[in-house]
Amino acid sequence: MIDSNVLVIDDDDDILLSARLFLKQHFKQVITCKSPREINVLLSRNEIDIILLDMNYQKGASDGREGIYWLEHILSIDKDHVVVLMTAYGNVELAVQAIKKGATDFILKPWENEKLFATLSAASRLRQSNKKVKKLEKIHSSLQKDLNRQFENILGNSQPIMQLQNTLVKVAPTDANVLILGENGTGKQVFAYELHKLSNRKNQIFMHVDLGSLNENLFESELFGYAKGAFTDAKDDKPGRFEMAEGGTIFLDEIGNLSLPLQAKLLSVIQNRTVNRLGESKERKINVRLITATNMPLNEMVNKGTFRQDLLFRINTVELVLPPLAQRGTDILVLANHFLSTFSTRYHKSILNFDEKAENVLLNYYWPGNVRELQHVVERAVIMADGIEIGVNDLQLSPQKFGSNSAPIQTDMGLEEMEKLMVQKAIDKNKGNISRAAADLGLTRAALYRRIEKFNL
Ligand SMILES: Nc1ncnc2c1ncn2[C@@H]1O[C@H](COP(=O)(O)OP(=O)(O)OP(=O)(O)O)[C@@H](O)[C@H]1O
Repeated sequence: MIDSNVLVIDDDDDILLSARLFLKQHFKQVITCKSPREINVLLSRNEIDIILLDMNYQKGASDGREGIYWLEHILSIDKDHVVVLMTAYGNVELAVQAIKKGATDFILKPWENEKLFATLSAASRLRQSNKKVKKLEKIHSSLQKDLNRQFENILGNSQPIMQLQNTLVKVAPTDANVLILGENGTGKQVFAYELHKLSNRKNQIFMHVDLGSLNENLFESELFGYAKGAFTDAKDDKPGRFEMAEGGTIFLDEIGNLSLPLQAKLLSVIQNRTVNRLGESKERKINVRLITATNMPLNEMVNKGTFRQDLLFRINTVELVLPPLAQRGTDILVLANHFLSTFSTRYHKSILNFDEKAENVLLNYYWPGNVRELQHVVERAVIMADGIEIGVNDLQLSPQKFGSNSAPIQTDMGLEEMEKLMVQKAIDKNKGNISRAAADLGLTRAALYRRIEKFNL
């Protein structure tokens, strides 16, 4: 039995009857109809693989023009439909013309059953491979975006980064679920990809899903897939991201943004290791390594009841906490120099380094946007710089963001710069209260105001 559904369209009842009697012995389903006007309804209600179409319908017509018209109509609904035309002996030339217009094959009437069977089983093979190609094309285009991404190697040799690298090496070959925590721009994606690269799944897919960008409606169809007809736009079956990542790693970014109902759905997939496509009851087994990440405080959220504790326990078998950039000491310069060389090449500039003052400023800046902010700052500086060195002015950093507690003042700074940083620190610490900042610094209010003016703070 061939796993294909055949639609036969002919205005002759005898032909329909004999086609049905013969074909139903060999094909999964055979639907017959007398008028091509029913094509739209039949195609929208049934999964049709092959259409066997007569070329003449009006009484006395024999020029086959109707057949060509309906062929074009069917292909305009979906160019991948497989249409086999039935034609009388004298019309072979017309059938050849129909093939040029996209018909798959034709068969002469009256047919021999063996010939009909051979033609339709070849058509069925074509249909199956068309379907396969279509499915693969869909998967391919979904993956293309992720595959084209360029991932950086992890740069930096500060103590926290070295420790994290050690943990990565230990955890990567296991299939343990890993949760990566860290502020925006600290490198969560970079670490997730490194984990994949060090794992036994490295030659399989690394599937990145930004949960923050999926609304309630899209979540299930995107992650778990859907069956044709599951909703209005579901024109075809589509595998979800979990299925597409089969054998590889799935990285669910921004997991802290999931609503409680979606958390429940995700939990059940992680627990059962199966997915149900929307509109389908069949359970599909999945084999993927799970990495999740967020900049949100999941433990606090559990206490507040906005994140499920059972889900947290499932995803955080191993937890990696990425430190803010300001706590990575001279890694800042390692990264800054790396970005400097990348952007100098990109913008065709021959900038060699940061001058000493610029380096001090980089080391003392608060970096609220972490590595991503550093990357942007260096890019802008490369664009703006005139000479072969980047100076403080090229960095264009906001003075408001200097002097966090986490960014120590460098002892090799100029006196004036140090004074400026201390003033800024005191103002920040006292949230702009000048009297208290002045008291902290051992200055009068007037003396502090003079310095604020002098340093343009
Ligand atoms: N240790 C690192 N070495 C090299 N590049 C890094 C490192 N950390 C981060 N980057 C770069 O900084 C940028 C931000 O990193 P990434 O996107 O991984 O951060 P994130 O924590 O996932 O951010 P978000 O929470 O905003 O999604 C990227 O361009 C990345 O390549």
